[in-house]
Amino acid sequence: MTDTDTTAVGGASAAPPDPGEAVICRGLEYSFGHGKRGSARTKAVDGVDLTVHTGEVFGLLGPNGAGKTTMIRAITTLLPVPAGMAQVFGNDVARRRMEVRRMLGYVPQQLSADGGLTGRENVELFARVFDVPRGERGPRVAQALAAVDLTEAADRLAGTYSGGMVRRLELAQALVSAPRLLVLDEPTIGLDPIARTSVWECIDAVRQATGMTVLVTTHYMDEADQYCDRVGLMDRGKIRALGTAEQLKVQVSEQNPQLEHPTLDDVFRHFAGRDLGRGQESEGGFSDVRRTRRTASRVG
Ligand SMILES: Nc1ncnc2c1ncn2[C@@H]1O[C@H](COP(=O)(O)OP(=O)(O)OP(=O)(O)O)[C@@H](O)[C@H]1O
Repeated sequence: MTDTDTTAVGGASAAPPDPGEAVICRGLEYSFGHGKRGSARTKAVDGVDLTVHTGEVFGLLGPNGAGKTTMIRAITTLLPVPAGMAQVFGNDVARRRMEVRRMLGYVPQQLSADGGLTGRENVELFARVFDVPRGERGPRVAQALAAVDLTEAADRLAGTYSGGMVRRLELAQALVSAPRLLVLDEPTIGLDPIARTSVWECIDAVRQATGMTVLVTTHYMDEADQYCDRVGLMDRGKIRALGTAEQLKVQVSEQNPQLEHPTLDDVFRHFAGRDLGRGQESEGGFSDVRRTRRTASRVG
């Protein structure tokens, strides 16, 4: 079985790496805790095979604690890869960390904007950190802010932004280095439906304008259904199902004739054998984003 099948479970594949793919993981594992002297050992990622095609929006879905963030952190070189392998555009994440980092834009679950700086200053900071050439910084910062519809608010302190604006600012921060792969960890957690839509519309517009690949984690099935080209349903460290939302729904309805029009929630229940937890929804502001993100990263 390869991960291009509509369903897949963990286990290293013999398929050779393909530099034309955006992300390839084979038998990827990561455990927390050393397991010595009876201390707890958590296998957060348990032998995952995954391919993200160049130019697609791929959604990694699953409840709190499924292993999504750990996967993302391994792919973005923020965690070592003790077993298996991961590549970004043909570059092994363990051996070519700097090359991989240069291709990435990453919006972590934790707040990455500084409320004491203006929106523009925040994006400028990222442009400097990611080595955007000095002469290009001004236009690139302006372009990134425009892409997320923050031009008018650019010179206000980020601490005065609404929750949705903060997420869009963080998107601009990740976009300013013109990454080939944009990685977003729960970009819409804690937002109301209108703010969630505006974040997705920005992601969609940028993807269409640049052709960049997007890897996003979420536990909002409706968003994944609407905006992701393909999804991987993750639970307890493994990918339980993989394919387009439509393929997975058809598969579930064929196996459960009583479910005429299954949703992605039904798909998750079918493959994971349990329900998916729900997130909080409130538009909030800068401090709410900070609190929600902290809570989100603590739960699990
Ligand atoms: N720093 C850590 N130390 C120990 N265990 C951890 C650590 N980070 C995550 N874990 C555990 O690893 C497993 C996977 O966590 P992970 O954060 O990757 O899941 P997730 O799907 O991203 O969930 P969430 O959406 O809540 O972040 C969970 O059981 C979690 O408790």
